[in-house]
Amino acid sequence: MSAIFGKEILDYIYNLFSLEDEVLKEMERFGKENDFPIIDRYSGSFLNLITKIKKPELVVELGSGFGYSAYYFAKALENGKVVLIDYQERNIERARYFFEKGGLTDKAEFRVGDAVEIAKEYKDIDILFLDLEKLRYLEAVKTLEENLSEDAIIIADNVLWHGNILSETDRKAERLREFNSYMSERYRSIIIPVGDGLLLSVK
Ligand SMILES: C[S@@+](CC[C@H](N)C(=O)[O-])C[C@H]1O[C@@H](n2cnc3c(N)ncnc32)[C@H](O)[C@@H]1O
Repeated sequence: MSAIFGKEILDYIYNLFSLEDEVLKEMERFGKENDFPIIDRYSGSFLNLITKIKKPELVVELGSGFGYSAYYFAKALENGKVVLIDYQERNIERARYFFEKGGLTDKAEFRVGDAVEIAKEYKDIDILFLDLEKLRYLEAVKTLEENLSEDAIIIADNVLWHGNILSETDRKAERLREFNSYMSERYRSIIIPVGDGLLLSVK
């Protein structure tokens, strides 16, 4: 990244463009207190904006945690729904609690289990969001390609792997590089250097 993205500039753009929402703030506090990894606030605003532009009917999220990233999708949805999937029941229950608080449950479906297996049940996915185990990104996208709508968008978090994406000794970095290469060859893709690196791809 260029030097213009120092802390002060980042704080400036984060504060300028963050979505103001009390439930999101509560979720951020919960994440911090429990050391639970969630997408960065600016990435959330990005997901929200993309959803507003795309107007999807169906967003499927692999690895929803307690619903922070999914909340950004849900807030921007007009008619569609977001499917939250996590294999930890307590995460999904917490997501349900936060969505109820934000009045967004009618825009969401909550599922517990393996994200790739559950996602296979859905057809015509307009936005597929990957935030599950990093070793499975490539498998997930290959498995779900036939479930995507004609002009689907794929978004993946952590594709710069905390700045270690070029590491030769980190297995996750190596697998994420394979994923990034696949996405660059098969789709029109870009990595947006916000948060931990967000990959955006279209067919
Ligand atoms: C980084 S956290 C998700 C954070 C969430 N996307 C957010 O930004 O608010 C990753 C989550 O994925 C879940 N997870 C990882 N692999 C999974 C899988 N194969 N199936 C279902 N859930 C998975 C974990 O339980 C964890 O809650």
